[in-house]
Amino acid sequence: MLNFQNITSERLGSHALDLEGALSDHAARLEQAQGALLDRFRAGGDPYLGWMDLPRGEVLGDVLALRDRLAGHYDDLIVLGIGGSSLGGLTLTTALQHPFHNSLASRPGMRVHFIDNVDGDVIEGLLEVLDARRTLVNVISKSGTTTETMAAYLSCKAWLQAQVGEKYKAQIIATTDPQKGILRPLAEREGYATLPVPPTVGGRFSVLSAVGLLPAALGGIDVEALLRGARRAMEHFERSAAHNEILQSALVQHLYGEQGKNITVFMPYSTRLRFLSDWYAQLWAESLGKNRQRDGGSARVGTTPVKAVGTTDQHSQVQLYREGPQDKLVVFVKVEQADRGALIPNAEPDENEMNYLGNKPYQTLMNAELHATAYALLDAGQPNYTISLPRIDAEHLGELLQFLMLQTAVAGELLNINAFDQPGVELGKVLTYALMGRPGFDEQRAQLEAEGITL
Ligand SMILES: O=P(O)(O)OC[C@H]1O[C@](O)(CO)[C@@H](O)[C@@H]1O
Repeated sequence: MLNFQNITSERLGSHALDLEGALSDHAARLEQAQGALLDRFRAGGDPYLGWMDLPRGEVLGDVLALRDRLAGHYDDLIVLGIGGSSLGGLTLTTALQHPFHNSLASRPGMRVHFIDNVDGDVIEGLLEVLDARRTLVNVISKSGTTTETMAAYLSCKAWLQAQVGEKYKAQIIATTDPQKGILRPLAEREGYATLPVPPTVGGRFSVLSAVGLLPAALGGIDVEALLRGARRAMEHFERSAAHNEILQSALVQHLYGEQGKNITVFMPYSTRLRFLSDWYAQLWAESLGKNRQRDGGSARVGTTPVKAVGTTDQHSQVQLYREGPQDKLVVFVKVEQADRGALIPNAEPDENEMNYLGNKPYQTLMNAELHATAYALLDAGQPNYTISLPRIDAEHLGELLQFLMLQTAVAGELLNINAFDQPGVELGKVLTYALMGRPGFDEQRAQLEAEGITL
């Protein structure tokens, strides 16, 4: 099980939250938030809570069947998607494949490449180095319309067509809404294999749907273990507040937000977990940055997520965290045990200054740095807490992802907002269509032109 530590100490107490006191003051509110989510989920038919059901693995059979049919025939998988349609898979493959998987001579799964931007140099550059006969493309878009993803799809399809002719149809898999959008009918017309994104699962909550599971499975990851871990988080979420670390950590986040800690720094101490920070930043920002309350009131809420990775960002951002504005809550992720248990070698006799490192596990140094930074920040009035995971494997990562999604959902309840929509991103999308000349957006185009905004 994951372990959540709200770091407190007698001496630093003024900057740390008294969790027990806070829990007794807010238990009713927390249990109401928990009850609201569980009741809506159990009643079924909620338009947003499909992600709570994903750990049951309804789509697992289809994902594994596709993997078994394709494995061995292809070396590379290109994933086309953006935001929630990319970051989950990227997090899983970066954390769970060999750290240099793509350079291995013999690999347990495909090399997975993520195209999540409209950077033509990167797209063309990737296609230049891959063998089209041995490459699959998984185009992922819940809405089935996202501009960035559609542009990359057009490039990959044209490339495959040019290189392998009609066989391209067997090399594209579309993951999208069962009905909505342009990708679904297009995929059916072309005869691509398809997988669903359930309409009740938002992009940033979709990592354990086919969106994340297929790239992970093709990359050789144990996706059943991922779901097993996520089910453990779901079981944990049923506990009372006094024994429920998801509720407790959501409360800590919420109370510090109320105290003006407007920035949430998310900082796993692990290179393998570096994209977890990106995934979390979208989850937190799109879910909680809102200006409409559930009861119809308006108030701008949400704390700004900052992506960081330890120890690297100790040497880049920690100066600001210690001496800059006291407006941050730092969330550390600690890994108890490294897979390889690598040791730092002993120093040579003339390297006395480094003797203190000799024969110690790298993970010991990593965690010493985490503890030292946590203490140094608290000492400077910057509160923080740590989520520990025993090791980075599929089961614990699945548990951590579901833990963070549940925590975010509870945070949304405490803020009295809808954590599952993202109306704030729409205008930018519409105006891009207008600038790019998409039919039906002439009015917006004229509006932009009147403001002097043209291409
Ligand atoms: O999966 P889609 O529909 O292509 O959307 C990609 C991303 O774009 C957003 O809608 C916001 O721009 C995200 O919520 C989503 O994860």
